Amino acid sequence: MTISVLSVASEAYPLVKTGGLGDVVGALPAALMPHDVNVVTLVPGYPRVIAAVQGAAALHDWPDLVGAPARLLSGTIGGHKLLVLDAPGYFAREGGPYGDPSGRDWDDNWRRFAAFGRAAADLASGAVKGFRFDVLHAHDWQSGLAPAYLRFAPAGGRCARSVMTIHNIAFQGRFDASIFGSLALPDRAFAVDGVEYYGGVGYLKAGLEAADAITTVSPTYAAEILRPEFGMGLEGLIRARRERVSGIVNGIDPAVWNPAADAALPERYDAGDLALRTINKRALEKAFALEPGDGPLFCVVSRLTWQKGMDVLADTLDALVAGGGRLALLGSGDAWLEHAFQEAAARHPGRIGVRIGYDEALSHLMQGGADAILIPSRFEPCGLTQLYGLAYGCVPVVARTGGLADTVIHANDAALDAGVATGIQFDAVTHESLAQAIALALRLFATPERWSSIQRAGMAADFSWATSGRRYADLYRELLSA
Ligand SMILES: Nc1ncnc2c1ncn2[C@@H]1O[C@H](COP(=O)(O)OP(=O)(O)O[C@H]2O[C@H](CO)[C@@H](O)[C@H](O)[C@H]2O)[C@@H](O)[C@H]1O
Repeated sequence: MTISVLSVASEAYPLVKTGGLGDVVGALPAALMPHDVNVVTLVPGYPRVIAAVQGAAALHDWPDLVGAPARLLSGTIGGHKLLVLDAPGYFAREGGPYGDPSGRDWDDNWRRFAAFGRAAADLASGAVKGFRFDVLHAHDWQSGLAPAYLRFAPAGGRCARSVMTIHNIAFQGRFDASIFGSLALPDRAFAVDGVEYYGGVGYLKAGLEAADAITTVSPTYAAEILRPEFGMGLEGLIRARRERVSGIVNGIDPAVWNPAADAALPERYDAGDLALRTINKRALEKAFALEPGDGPLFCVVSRLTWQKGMDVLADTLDALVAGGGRLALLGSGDAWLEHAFQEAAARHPGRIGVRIGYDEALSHLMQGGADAILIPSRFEPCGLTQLYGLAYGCVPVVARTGGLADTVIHANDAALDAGVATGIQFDAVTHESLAQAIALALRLFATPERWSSIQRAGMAADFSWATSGRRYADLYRELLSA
């Protein structure tokens, strides 16, 4: 039997992406199709999304969706069906998906994403004519109210099963209790087994409480979030529902991330002709005004935040350069970190190059031209940049946490001798351990056969969606047969 799934998310590549959520949501429809699962994606009608579905007829009207009118449009994304919540009062704004051009969160995010959750629940409960779904799959806090509406106030007759996926538990969508009255949920929903969270309203919490199943994006992270150090206040709830929690590691979309067919690379290559990467390395050096050379070139493609361990990296750059390394860094985030990296670049001209901003094409060139990618995250639910690194022969140097622990095989002597090492892992996210990991990378790089064996082992690893797609499909089937 074909299962129909409504995937509900605030980002979907290539229409809207601020991070890994967009990549995964964009890849899910193709990942699930071989398993007889038909995924329709619902996204908010940000200006770029509306432009992409221009001329589409409205399929449904909500005269008052949590306080403003909205309509439903349809289009396609990557050849798959897309639904768009067109609500100009909420989404027709300059700026990012969550904040104004200066990066400040919109004051009415609670209302914007309540409306989004309400619309998703209407679609999944049969309240919108012409639509039926077996499963509502909500991603992150922006979609967290959808399972709660489905449970406490389904508008249609039928009730789809629901899955809540945690991509980043650090963002929880916490709002003041005073908003509850505007959510049009019954009073009983403001309870510890409902949407109430530490005296306020918690959107991610609401989704985790109401969903029939909870997933996160790697097995190690699924175990980590049972503990206070990683659960960020939600560990009690997750422990209480642990029977329903599973970790399904992300895959990568081969249509977007494949060094043999990547239009963003000056030179395409595969594991059989790694020497061709040098052409990309030269282009990368040029893009970052680095001294050209065959010595080791590290890269970073990241949000510049505490989660990603970027403060520790900033402290380790002098050691990286002293050891003979160079660094190309692309990212944006906390102003003080942006400043720290720019200062490091000024201190080490030609050795450290920094680009503050977001640049999809450049991120491909970095994976295709740098020798190694540094990912010193304090927590990492899955991580995608190490997977891209593996696929591109850009050796990942990662903290041993979450999905990074699950996807990289550390280059200890045994793994090196067996030819299975795919990268370097280190334990505590401290200056010392990161410096040691970088030193190990520099030593391994100095023996070209060792280095290329690590590159090839990574490129041979399978991080396609085949296995993970099946696991989501199995989960949906399990829910429907329960
Ligand atoms: N400045 C820049 N320019 C261009 N591209 C940039 C960029 N900065 C980041 N990116 C891109 O954004 C994505 C980041 O994905 P990650 O999985 O590494 O982290 P993120 O924390 O966003 O995702 C969360 O969700 C994902 C998906 O589940 C989890 O893998 C992860 O652990 C979790 O924190 C990658 O595609 C990366 O290339």
